Amino acid sequence: MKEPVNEYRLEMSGISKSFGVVSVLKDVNIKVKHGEIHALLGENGAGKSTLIKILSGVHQKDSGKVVLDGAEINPKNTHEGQVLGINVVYQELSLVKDLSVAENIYLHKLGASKFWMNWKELTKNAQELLDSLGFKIDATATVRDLSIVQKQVVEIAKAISEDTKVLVLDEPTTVFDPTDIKKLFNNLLKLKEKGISIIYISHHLDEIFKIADTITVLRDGIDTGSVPVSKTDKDSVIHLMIGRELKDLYPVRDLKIGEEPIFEVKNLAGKDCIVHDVSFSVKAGEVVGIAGLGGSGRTETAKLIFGADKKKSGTIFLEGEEIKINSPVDAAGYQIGFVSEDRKEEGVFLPLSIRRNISVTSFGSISSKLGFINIDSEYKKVLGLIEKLNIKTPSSEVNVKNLSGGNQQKVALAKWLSIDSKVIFIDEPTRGVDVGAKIEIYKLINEVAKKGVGVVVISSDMPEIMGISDRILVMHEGTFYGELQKDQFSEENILRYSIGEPLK
Ligand SMILES: Nc1ncnc2c1ncn2[C@@H]1O[C@H](COP(=O)(O)OP(=O)(O)OP(=O)(O)O)[C@@H](O)[C@H]1O
Repeated sequence: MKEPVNEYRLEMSGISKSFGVVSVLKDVNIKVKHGEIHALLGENGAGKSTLIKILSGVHQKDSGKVVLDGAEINPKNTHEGQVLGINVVYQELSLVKDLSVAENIYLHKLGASKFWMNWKELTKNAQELLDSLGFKIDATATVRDLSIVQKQVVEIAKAISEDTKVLVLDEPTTVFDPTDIKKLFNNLLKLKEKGISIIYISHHLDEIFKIADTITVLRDGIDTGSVPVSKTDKDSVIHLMIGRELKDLYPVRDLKIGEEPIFEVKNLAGKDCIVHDVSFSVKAGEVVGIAGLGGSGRTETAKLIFGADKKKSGTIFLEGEEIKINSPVDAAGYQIGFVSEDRKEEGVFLPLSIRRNISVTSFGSISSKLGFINIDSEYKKVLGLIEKLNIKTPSSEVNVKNLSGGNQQKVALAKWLSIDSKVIFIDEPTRGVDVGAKIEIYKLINEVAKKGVGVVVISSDMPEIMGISDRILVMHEGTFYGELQKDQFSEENILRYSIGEPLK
């Protein structure tokens, strides 16, 4: 790395921003050195994404100054930001599904001149870039056909270019399993060596303490200062983020689990996916975890059961009776719920208010016998959930699209956890959610199980799946490779089964 002229690559000082009457950032200061990995932390809605959107040109600041390599910058849009060397990988994926991987990687860098480009050459470059990142992705594949992990890698590849000065990663690992995270971290270390400054937003403190050099915590739009990772610890950071100590992350599982399975699947196989020979059962009040590496078939299994994807074979039993599920509507009719991992696309109605989103799934419990919505019950229920999950919003009437990413996740979960289900599948329950809200979500899952619901949780977060499950089924190459009882829970055992190895 060449000796830089300025000590800091990036200096943002006195940044303030309001949306209408809501003041989101108040005099925020952050300085990022050359080749530094700088973690930006804070609760859902603290203002992290807004700060990044000001840096990259999506939003305009109300006041303050942004200095890049000694010169003041004021990008008016993301293109101007990119030209200046600021590239952001956002939580929500922004790929064009019907274009190829290579086109997605290079299109935004080329503007409108797509048809004049040497695509053969660019596809070759894209393949080299993807190969150098260590993930197996075909540059000629159509983005629509990629897994969510592969899409995330394409987003990252898109953001890395020769001219990147500041790379911002907003929750980059939420869809990654431990092996993918390792690969990502190796890539970040290489970028760091090249002098690229990285701003890393994450709710996974373990990751921060592994990879970051410096931490800045935002709390309600105010920065609490920056501190080197070597001079702090997780408890202090959590305290800075949420203003209190956290004692028990996971609730005590002292519930009565039913004797007989409430839900059973036999010999399930997918028509168009790798899932085969999947058999398992869930008892009333039981929380069953499904672990496995990305691409092992966890989400596909849930989608097959829920009728969202086509089955090749398989029999499903609910309370001992065989049932036929050919579509999500059939599943809902049997009171089988599914909280998708892709909550932006499948979990919430972005243009509708928080109240409408939550009440749309619980009409039964808030409407009168004649079918009219009881406004009082509706408000009570919705406001109760907003408070319980600490959904940061000025009112229940705010459109979900105006909430921060993590708060949108909370709405999606609140929506499903508030309905009466017999069985519920929850895919990645706390993706993008802050540590304080995680506890509330685990409590909600526990309460749902307490009512006698069979809960199936799919999670890549190993401490989480061990913390909330009664037993864990581990998938490998489309089928369950092994089952772990509570006394066998360990990251090593999950990983061993995930890669198709027996336990030691
Ligand atoms: N376009 C907008 N209009 C109105 N309010 C907005 C808009 N964008 C963001 N906000 C509000 O600004 C606040 C900060 O949101 P931001 O997305 O920056 O939070 P965050 O720290 O990134 O949260 P998360 O961890 O959930 O991603 C939130 O309360 C959000 O509702």
